[in-house]
Amino acid sequence: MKMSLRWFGKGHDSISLEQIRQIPGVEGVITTLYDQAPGADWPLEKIQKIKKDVADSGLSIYGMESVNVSDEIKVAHGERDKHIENYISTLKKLSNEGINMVCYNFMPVFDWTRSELAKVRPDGSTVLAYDQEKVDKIQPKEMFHRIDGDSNGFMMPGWEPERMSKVEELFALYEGTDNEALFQNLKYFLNAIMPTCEQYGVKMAIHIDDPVWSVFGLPRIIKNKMDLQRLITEVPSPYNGITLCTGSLSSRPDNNIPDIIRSLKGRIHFAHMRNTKHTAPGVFEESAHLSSDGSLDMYEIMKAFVEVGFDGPIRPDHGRAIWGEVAMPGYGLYDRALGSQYLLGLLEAIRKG
Ligand SMILES: O=C(O)[C@@H](O)[C@@H](O)[C@H](O)[C@H](O)CO
Ligand SMILES: [Fe+2]
Repeated sequence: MKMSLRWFGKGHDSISLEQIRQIPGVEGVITTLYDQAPGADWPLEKIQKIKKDVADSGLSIYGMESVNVSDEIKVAHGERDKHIENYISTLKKLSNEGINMVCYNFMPVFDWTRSELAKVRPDGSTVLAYDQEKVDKIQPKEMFHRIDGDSNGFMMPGWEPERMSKVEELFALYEGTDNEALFQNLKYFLNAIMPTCEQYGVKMAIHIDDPVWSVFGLPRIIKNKMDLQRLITEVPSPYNGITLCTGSLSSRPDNNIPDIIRSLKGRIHFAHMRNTKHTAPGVFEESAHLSSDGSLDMYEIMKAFVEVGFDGPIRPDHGRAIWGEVAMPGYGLYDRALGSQYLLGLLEAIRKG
């Protein structure tokens, strides 16, 4: 397992590579070209530039999160094959630069949804939170303005203003795409890119839907053990794998995460470790990574990763905002650095135990 931190690139992140370099045990980052629209063919010079920036600071790139899949691919729009061609071209360039793990998601319109980005906890820290009743009361467009207005001036991943200015059109695009159609479109995409992934050694890692139920009536297909089993069975190439995101899976407490990890042996290519605290069905908030601070048993989860021999990149997912840090919600330095040390501690104890 290779501990890493997500870094959004110079000019997009409040955190520097020099700071990441000083976190013990973190030798790599997960990054992206934040300015590339879904469907674009990533320019080689930009890939080489970010690779150099990261290498100059003494770190490596462990993978890209994300190479976003366009809504045109997700709904089988006329442009889909062109976008897939661009995606394949991007994968080849990444592989030629030594970048062999790509995280993506197949959620319609919104990458993830929260009702609050800065819920205050009793200790004064703030976290991202979700309350279905609050989400039910707002329109998708309003949701975007809220997220954008609460993000401390940072652009939130998956909520790019260019796309979100077209929220109504995006919703219209999904009319007629139900869960089964969305799944078939995912399969079409994967079958089209798998030969390249196999030839170039690029592992694809789909992120769990967040939260794991339909939001605003949109389809949702990567929610639980059954969905994941179907995905890895119907596209059996080992390069078709999963980003096992504990926080996203935990939005439903009946997702048994250690069991899901064991059922995906060999097919998990990337791990997101995050803890959440459940208060009621459809209501949760993010917590510190420590088991006792949330509802998940992080020790059991880490043990399952070790048991299945997971050796890919792992990162602390969202952290709390603490110690007065102003950063992109969920992506400050302090709490994620604390989380990485806790996770490395669990790992050392499990390995030696
Ligand atoms: O919630 C987050 O910040 C991430 O886990 C997602 O944005 C994730 O990067 C994407 O869903 C993957 O494409
Ligand atoms: Fe995640």
